Amino acid sequence: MAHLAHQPVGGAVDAPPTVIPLASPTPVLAVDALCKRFGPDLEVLSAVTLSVSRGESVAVIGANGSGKSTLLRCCVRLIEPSAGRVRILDTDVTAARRRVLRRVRQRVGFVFQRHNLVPRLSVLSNVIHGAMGRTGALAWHQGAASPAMRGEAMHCLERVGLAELARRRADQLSGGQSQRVAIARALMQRPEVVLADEPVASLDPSAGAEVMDLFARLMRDEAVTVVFTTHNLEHARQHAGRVVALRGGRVSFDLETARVPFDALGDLYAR
Ligand SMILES: Nc1ncnc2c1ncn2[C@@H]1O[C@H](COP(=O)(O)OP(=O)(O)OP(=O)(O)O)[C@@H](O)[C@H]1O
Repeated sequence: MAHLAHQPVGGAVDAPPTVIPLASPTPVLAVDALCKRFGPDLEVLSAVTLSVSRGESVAVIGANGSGKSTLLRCCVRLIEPSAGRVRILDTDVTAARRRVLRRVRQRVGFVFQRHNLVPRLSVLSNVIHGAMGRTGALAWHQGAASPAMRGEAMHCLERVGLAELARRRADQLSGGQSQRVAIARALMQRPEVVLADEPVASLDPSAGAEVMDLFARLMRDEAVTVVFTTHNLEHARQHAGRVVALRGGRVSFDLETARVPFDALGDLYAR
């Protein structure tokens, strides 16, 4: 947390300065007592509270079914929360009407583990799609996009090392290539926040590590706030400043990464 050195009033000249903590900055993402029930009997999220500051990278971990994906989806109401509040940037997402919700979603990038791309379109069109929120649907198709837009999309592809595949159809890519294109598309959106749901889960360990490195580096370069879910504790250790663990839909812990007992997380994954 930032601190403000404050000169004592009327104190001894040599007295150490009093340190007054500055109020913490407004969070980019604030989740407050979020609950999600599917039907009367299945409570998937129970009073989840979480706050993410600008530029933070937060990993959400937890066993299968602990509610990680539901949490990310509830944050932007891809799934409607049952109770609680979510605030993203300056918007109360839970109270937002459709138009306001659409506007805030334009500032939030998503990277999912699969089915990220429109299969029959070219790689370049898929990346251009990332800008749709800013430019409107017309610019989506490669043919209708302005030269500036195409140039920006090519630049995003260069950044993920795939410029040479710009014209290839998205359904002709490997899993690793698809995830790189998904990252390029997220960059094209120029998001302030990225929610990534197991962004490399479908990749083999080596490709997964490589794509995760790339993802984390590019997000850092752009100072994007990132929340990602993962089963790979090494990815959490390497790429998150903070780790939030879910167990049975509740926050089990929320710790700076350096304080997470990675070697003793058996309970978190116990059935
Ligand atoms: N649309 C739905 N209807 C009913 N139950 C659902 C729905 N979506 C998710 N669930 C249930 O909610 C629980 C949490 O699912 P969720 O996908 O959020 O978990 P997760 O932690 O992301 O799991 P994983 O690590 O396997 O991806 C699971 O029991 C799941 O079956």
